[in-house]
Amino acid sequence: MTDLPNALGPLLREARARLGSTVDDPALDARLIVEHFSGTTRTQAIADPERRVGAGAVAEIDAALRRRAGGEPVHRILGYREFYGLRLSLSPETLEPRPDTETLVEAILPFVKAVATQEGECRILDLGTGTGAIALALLSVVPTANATGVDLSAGALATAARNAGQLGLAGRFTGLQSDWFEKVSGRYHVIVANPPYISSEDIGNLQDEVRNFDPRLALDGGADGLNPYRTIAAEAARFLEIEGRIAVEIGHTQRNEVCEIFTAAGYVPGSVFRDLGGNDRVIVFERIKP
Ligand SMILES: C[S@@+](CC[C@H](N)C(=O)[O-])C[C@H]1O[C@@H](n2cnc3c(N)ncnc32)[C@H](O)[C@@H]1O
Repeated sequence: MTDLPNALGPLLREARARLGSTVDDPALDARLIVEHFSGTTRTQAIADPERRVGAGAVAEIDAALRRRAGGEPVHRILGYREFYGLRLSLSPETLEPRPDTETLVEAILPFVKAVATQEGECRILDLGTGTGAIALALLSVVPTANATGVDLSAGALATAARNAGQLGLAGRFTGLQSDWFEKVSGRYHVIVANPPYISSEDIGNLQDEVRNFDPRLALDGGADGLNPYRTIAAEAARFLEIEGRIAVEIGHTQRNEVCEIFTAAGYVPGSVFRDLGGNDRVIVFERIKP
């Protein structure tokens, strides 16, 4: 039994009130939960607030609000998150893709488009693909691009494959279970990566919603958070076309260290891109010309 009303407008108000003191943005989370489980839209809530919501949906909304009030991130409850305009399914093995990572898509997109125009294709390697977010966003915009999404987690790859299928991109996306480059073959025009970059000791200081729900494999970058960059920088040359580019997401304080790692491995930083919060977030590298 639930004490939630079953008319859409009052239901939204009550849902918001229930989340009021426990989450950052109760209005948004209440709306996302109510719309998702009732199958209604914002417009319907405004135009027809007396619209009835079925008892089954109200019970699901009730359960979802309890989970949210208990600290579970709203998109984990919904089972999906929007990224670059795409709806991506989540699973326990995948990081929830973040808006900051759209910066990486924007940063490398002009190069992907240019290669696709010039070469008739653009081969992309997405290291640590998770939900497939970065690769699928690029494929959704550039129809002659194709991508291999690498992950150590079989569960993440299953989710990425599902997302590729749901988006009609399965024909151009291949999942590969591999420890970074271990099982990778061939050469790519573009290597993209949003690797785990939190230092092991900082994992405990993350917000509960991150620490308790994003998989540790997606967060932990080793003692100083930089181990994945060292591996990628050291091994990328065998898999990158001579004129290719590497684009990596970074933690907002890691710019200098990551530039040093790639410079020592034979790359030159092209541009550094900031996220919407003004933090350094993405660096694009090319090879030092002989
Ligand atoms: C920060 S998440 C990024 C996920 C996705 N690319 C995104 O931006 O939302 C890092 C990803 O790297 C994967 N990963 C961690 N260690 C790995 C390894 N040694 N080899 C391949 N993938 C790894 C994790 O499973 C996770 O999916």
